[in-house]
Amino acid sequence: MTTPAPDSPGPESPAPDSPAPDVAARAVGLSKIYGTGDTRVAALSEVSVEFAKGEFTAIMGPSGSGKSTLMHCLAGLDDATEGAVFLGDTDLTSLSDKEMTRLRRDRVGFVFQSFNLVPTLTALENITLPSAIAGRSPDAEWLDDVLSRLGLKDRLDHRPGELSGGQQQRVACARALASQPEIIFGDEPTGNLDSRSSGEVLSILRAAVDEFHQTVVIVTHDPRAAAYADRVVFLADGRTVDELRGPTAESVLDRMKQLDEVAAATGNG
Ligand SMILES: Nc1ncnc2c1ncn2[C@@H]1O[C@H](COP(=O)(O)OP(=O)(O)OP(=O)(O)O)[C@@H](O)[C@H]1O
Repeated sequence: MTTPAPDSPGPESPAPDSPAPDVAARAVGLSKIYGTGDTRVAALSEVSVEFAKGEFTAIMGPSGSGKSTLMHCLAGLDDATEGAVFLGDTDLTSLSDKEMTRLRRDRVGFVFQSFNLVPTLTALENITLPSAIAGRSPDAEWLDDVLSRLGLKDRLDHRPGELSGGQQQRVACARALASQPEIIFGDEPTGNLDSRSSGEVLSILRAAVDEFHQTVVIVTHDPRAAAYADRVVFLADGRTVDELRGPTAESVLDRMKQLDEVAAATGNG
């Protein structure tokens, strides 16, 4: 075995500003402060975390721990107070508003709890809208597969107001998946859904990772939803405090209890 020269970093120690090729997104020393003086809230405190390509990660933590803030910063929907966010090798802090808009459109898919569908468009028009804006059409075979798996094929001509909450969320999910973006962010994507619709949404996100090597990051409060992920990252008080690989609903629940006990013992609960 050859020992690398002391000044050659080697593949396992990349320079801090050049992400490994298998990293889809990462936060480096990310802090987000809301307000000032008495109303100052540190929503994130020096969070550094990486999300590997082709992995499904769930972000969990108590209410107010910074999950949505972290996700919004990672997705380029919110600016951090300090630190950097990279999508692949693109430093989001270096982008102009126009470049950021293009990056969100071309490289990122979003599934939010509040659906964000356009009420005047049909389900199919909503699903293909981001691709249409980008001047592309989704891969027909992939789109067909997504629509079948999500049980949407007989609802494509309906407007959001004519669909149930579960169906609307499945439309939002199909919209995020249609253009096969580099990374899909979901902020409580199953938050408003019954267990059947939740299962459908989570299964398709899982399939996007397993079959199409996409990267998925979701925020969830639900240990059963987190169990679909490869990895769970736990936040508390704006910091990453723990992580779990190969989670099951039981192991996630156990870890959440342990973290609650630590928080209670240290007066942070
Ligand atoms: N726009 C804002 N202005 C001021 N404070 C904010 C704002 N958005 C979030 N916060 C605060 O930042 C902290 C983190 O909020 P965030 O929504 O990221 O937490 P969360 O873990 O996603 O919570 P939940 O699980 O309840 O959705 C909270 O204390 C919250 O009150």
